[in-house]
Amino acid sequence: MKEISVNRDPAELRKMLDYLGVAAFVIDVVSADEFLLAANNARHEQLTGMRLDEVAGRSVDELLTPEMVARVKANYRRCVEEKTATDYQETLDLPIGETFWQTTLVPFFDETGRVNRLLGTAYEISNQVHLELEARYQSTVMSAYLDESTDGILVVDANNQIKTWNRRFLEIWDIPEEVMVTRDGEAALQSVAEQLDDPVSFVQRVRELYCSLDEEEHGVHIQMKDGRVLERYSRGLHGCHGDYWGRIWFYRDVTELQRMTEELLHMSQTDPLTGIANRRTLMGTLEEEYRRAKRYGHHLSVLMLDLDHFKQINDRYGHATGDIVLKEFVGVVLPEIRVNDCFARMGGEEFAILLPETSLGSACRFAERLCRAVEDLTIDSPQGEIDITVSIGVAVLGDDDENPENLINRADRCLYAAKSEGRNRVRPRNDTDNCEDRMPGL
Ligand SMILES: Nc1nc2c(ncn2[C@@H]2O[C@H](COP(=O)(O)OP(=O)(O)OP(=O)(O)O)[C@@H](O)[C@H]2O)c(=O)[nH]1
Repeated sequence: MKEISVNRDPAELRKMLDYLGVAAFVIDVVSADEFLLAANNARHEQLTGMRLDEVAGRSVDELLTPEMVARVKANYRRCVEEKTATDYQETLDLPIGETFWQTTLVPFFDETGRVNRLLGTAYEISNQVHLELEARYQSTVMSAYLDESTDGILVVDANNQIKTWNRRFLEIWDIPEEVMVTRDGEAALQSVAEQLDDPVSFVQRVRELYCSLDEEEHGVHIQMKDGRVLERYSRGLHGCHGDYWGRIWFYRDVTELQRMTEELLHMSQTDPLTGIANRRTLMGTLEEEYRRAKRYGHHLSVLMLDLDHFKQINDRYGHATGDIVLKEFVGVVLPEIRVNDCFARMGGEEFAILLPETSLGSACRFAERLCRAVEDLTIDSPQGEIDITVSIGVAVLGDDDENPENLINRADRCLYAAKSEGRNRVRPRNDTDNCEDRMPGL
């Protein structure tokens, strides 16, 4: 190989090196431990800040930091010893900061065959390295997320073939291993569908989403044959230029959450002792029925019921027996209630029944029937037989009523009248349809 003489004509060598698009440098090999920078090109000068006229002929020990020297010399030595071109990546702390390089060293020999010079070319790969590090970081975070997620996650590519999935996905769905191994998206879809209550709509919706690349889905409920309920989230995956990469599916088992939500809803709507509706439910239903009755001009009646002398029962037999009485009372009334009626415990020993599509006359007749049924009831308690009676106030929605509370208040006033007139009775009586006429001022 022709020797390049930097000593004789460094300017000429420098010019040659400058034509290279990469950082280039020439190292004089003095010994296994001593290396001098003989020349560098403009790109190397620009990146390292080492001006040739200042550094030519100086040892790399002087030019670099001690730890860089150790790394750099190790590579030089390797090239010298192996007598062949050497490629490696290195990290250099330069004035411009920490940089990453892809470097190639080519050995040159003297007439005895000893390596006396190295030509180094290096191009900076900092951007690639940073991108790679970032990608590796992202993929580590993503793997951790996939592993730890309580959602079953499936990713398919632009051809709907399985790209990746997590452990939870296979816990939720029972899919044959070979389907996942072959990444057959269609087979996985069929296998999933077989586990559902309504496979046809499921498959149809999945196909729709595969066609609507931008469409997202949030929290759709899916009922499984085994009783579990899943919530599905899905969105298309797009590259930075909008190109479609595929779709990601999340499946969340919400069976327990749904059960608890239903339980809480039930608890918030019912009376725990008797299991019938509570005041809140009745008032909500009353609002709706009031609007409907007003809109269509239909009847709407309300019964307010209150057990007579209930305090005496409690005082005489104890609170626990009082509870039994309340439940027995409800047991007598319940069979009389129609589907659209609302029977609620308003509190204590006071109850209400909402009767849509019911005139005052019909409501009074119904109330009388209840009154008699309660009167006929004999309750077997640990302390012996107990007889009870109930007083009932009845009211019907009138044209003048501007809010549903009027109706309740009027029924309450009628109940008060029933109590003050001797209890165990209905007010108004069922021989009239006009409560207010019977009880002016109430
Ligand atoms: N056992 C039981 N008693 C209750 C419950 N809620 C309220 N009470 C009792 O119901 C009684 C209601 O008494 P009062 O309001 O004086 O009415 P009353 O004795 O029925 O008299 P009148 O309504 O005038 O006939 C009180 O003793 C309350 O403690 C309950 O959930 N269980």
